[in-house]
Amino acid sequence: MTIFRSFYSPILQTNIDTSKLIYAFLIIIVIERTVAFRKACRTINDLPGIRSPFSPLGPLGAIMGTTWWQTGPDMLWIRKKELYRTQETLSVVPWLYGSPIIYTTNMDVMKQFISTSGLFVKADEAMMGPNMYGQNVFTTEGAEWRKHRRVMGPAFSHSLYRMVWDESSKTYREMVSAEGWSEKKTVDVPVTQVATFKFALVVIGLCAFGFDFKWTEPPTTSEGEMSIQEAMRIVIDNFLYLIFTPSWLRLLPSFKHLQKAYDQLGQFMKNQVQVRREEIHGYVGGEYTRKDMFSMLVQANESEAGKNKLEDSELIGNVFVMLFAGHETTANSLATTLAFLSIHQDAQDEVVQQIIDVVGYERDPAFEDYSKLNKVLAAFYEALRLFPSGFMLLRVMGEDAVISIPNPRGQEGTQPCPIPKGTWVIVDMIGVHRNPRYFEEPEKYKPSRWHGIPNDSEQFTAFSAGSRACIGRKFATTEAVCFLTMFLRDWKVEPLLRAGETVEGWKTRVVDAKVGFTLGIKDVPVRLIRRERHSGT
Ligand code: HEM
Repeated sequence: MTIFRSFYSPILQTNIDTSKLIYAFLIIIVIERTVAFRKACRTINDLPGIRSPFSPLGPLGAIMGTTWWQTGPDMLWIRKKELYRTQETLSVVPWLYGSPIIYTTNMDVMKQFISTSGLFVKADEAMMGPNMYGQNVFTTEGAEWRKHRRVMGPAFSHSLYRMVWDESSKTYREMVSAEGWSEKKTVDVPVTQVATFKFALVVIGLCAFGFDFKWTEPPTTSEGEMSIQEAMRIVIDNFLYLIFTPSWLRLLPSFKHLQKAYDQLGQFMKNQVQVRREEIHGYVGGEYTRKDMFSMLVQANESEAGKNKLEDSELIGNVFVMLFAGHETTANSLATTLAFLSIHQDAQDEVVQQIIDVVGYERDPAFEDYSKLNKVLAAFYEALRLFPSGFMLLRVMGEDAVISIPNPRGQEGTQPCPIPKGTWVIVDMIGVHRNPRYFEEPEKYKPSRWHGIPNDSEQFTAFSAGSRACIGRKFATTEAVCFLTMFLRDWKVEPLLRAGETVEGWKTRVVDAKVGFTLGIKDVPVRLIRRERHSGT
């Protein structure tokens, strides 16, 4: 103690002015931050862009959102018209807290970011949700990813798409009857998403598990337990809480149902692996008849050996990621399509005319009609172009590398840009899809731009491109074409206006984004008017 006093006595005896101390401290912070900021800018070759206090994807950026002084994850939507006026690839460098991020709307740069070269990998932080039940095809890289994709491949077969079509058709009929629309000439739907989210959940549940999920299924079973459909809904709708809530907090009564849903779905999937495996091994003679994704996945895995075989936790991880990746994306895009068609009656008439020409009134549309209903698909694609559900393709640099950035439109050549290991790079899909380099009148809803383009063309990039493109693309388009065909044949869709509101007013109120993990549209209120059944529309 005595030694301590004598050592520090010159300091303790000094009459320190506190305000000067704070002042000096602030100066040190400013200098430190300025040096760090300059260094961060230099690491990305001073690529121009936005300078804001916090990273748009860090917790503070996410909480504060986009304002005049800060950028949040919704900046890609809010500032879509001004962000890329002078350049298609830009940087966001935070000057107070966070690391630089590179954003691009250029397809050549996009191809570099989404390549499977190993230079650009998925960021662990962003994979916590999809990885909730186990590693899977969405979250893995390199040889691991190839292993997952190989086992997943057989599940995405012609018979699955036929099943998607048939289940979508059946679910649409159930919806109309259960919602009491069958006898009505006019139906006001205040929030279209209520229907499309339930529709997509039932269809993916049916096709993933092969169970007879019903539109009217109650949230609890006859034994008073939470139903699997309800557990799926709760987990998918609340995955952000499940990731970020510490396990002790989940014991509190208000979080208990979340934990219960999570455990119940996990246990269910675990049991199902076992059930399917026993079925497959016990199956005698003929072809194994189950065609749902889960069964196909387990079956494909059983024929693998050694290091190519997936663990049970990985099988479960893959089934969950199908629910996760395939539900909200499809549900949002269906609601967006109905919103656009309601305010573009000419486009709606053209789609309906094709439906009548191909299917007529006397029968339900069949899977064989899919390829002939290209105008229905074009209406869906165009809505997805303007509101791409997967609006950010996020990667992290696995190594230091130099990317090649094309010069602005009208100028030949490219510029090299060094990017250090660990930097996040993002393909801004909203920006790509509204980039005038690729789309004439990009802000306009014009389904005709997709007429004559093959259904699975990579010219349409909302499902990404290359070998890591969406494995569920045909699943989603089959479901969408079936749903829209049945829906639009029965109903004329109009915007549901408030008292005194004009269609322009409705557009301003509704055609705007909800930015979350995926990109959706604001609540879509529509009026459905039953169509007269006669030849011609
Ligand atoms: C409108 C609906 C959909 C859209 C817009 C969409 C979009 C996308 C996009 C953009 C990616 C690439 C993500 C990235 O590279 O970071 C992706 C990947 C993926 N999607 Fe979809 N998706 C949709 C529906 C579905 C469905 C229905 C399923 C499953 C049934 C599904 C399963 C997957 C999976 C597993 C991947 C990861 C593929 C891989 O990395 O190999 N998606 N999706």
